[in-house]
Amino acid sequence: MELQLALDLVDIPGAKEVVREVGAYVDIIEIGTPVVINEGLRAVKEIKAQFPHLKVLADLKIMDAGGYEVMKASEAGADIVTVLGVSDDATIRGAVAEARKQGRKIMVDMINVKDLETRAREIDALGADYICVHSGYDHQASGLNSFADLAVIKRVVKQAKTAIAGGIKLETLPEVIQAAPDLVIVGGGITGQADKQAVAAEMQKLVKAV
Ligand SMILES: O=C(CO)[C@H](O)[C@H](O)COP(=O)(O)O
Repeated sequence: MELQLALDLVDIPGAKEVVREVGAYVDIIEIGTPVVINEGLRAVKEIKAQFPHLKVLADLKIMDAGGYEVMKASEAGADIVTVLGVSDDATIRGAVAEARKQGRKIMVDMINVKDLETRAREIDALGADYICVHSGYDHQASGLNSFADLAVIKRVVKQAKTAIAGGIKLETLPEVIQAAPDLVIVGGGITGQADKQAVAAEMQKLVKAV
């Protein structure tokens, strides 16, 4: 099982500071959607240049022009790029084809997918590398999480790795781990803590113990 740190509410210098503090305890650094909106793909480029040993995920949440946008994220150094599960099959196909060409990976984010079981099967067949269940900030505000959704994709996905994101904290991590995703994504559960390093180290211990 791998651990991904999501950086959402920082600028580039702030992102570098957090990675310096907790980079040793995580496998993947996510440059979150708000960071890409504020800083552009330069954020991906600078983090990859400074921390080449870490995998970098660009959370572009692509909805159209999958091939082109994956190409741009790859040029910036992203190892993994996100595409939305609600997007057209052609978008996902284009993203997967471009990622294969560039030696990168595609994570499909299932946020707001209504028929999760059917769409997860379809996306698995389209060749996604990761399928991620996700309670976004707006869902979290209504008290929702994706724990039940993880069980659904674990049941139907045969090829892709499974991932979960959205409001995961140290206290809820054991429940997530029990459901056995391949990848756990944590943002505020690390970045919002006073001692980020201690929390990340504890999370790594739990994640690597299985
Ligand atoms: O993609 C995101 C929001 O759309 C976040 O990166 C993801 O939800 C993880 O952050 P947190 O653990 O703070 O919810």
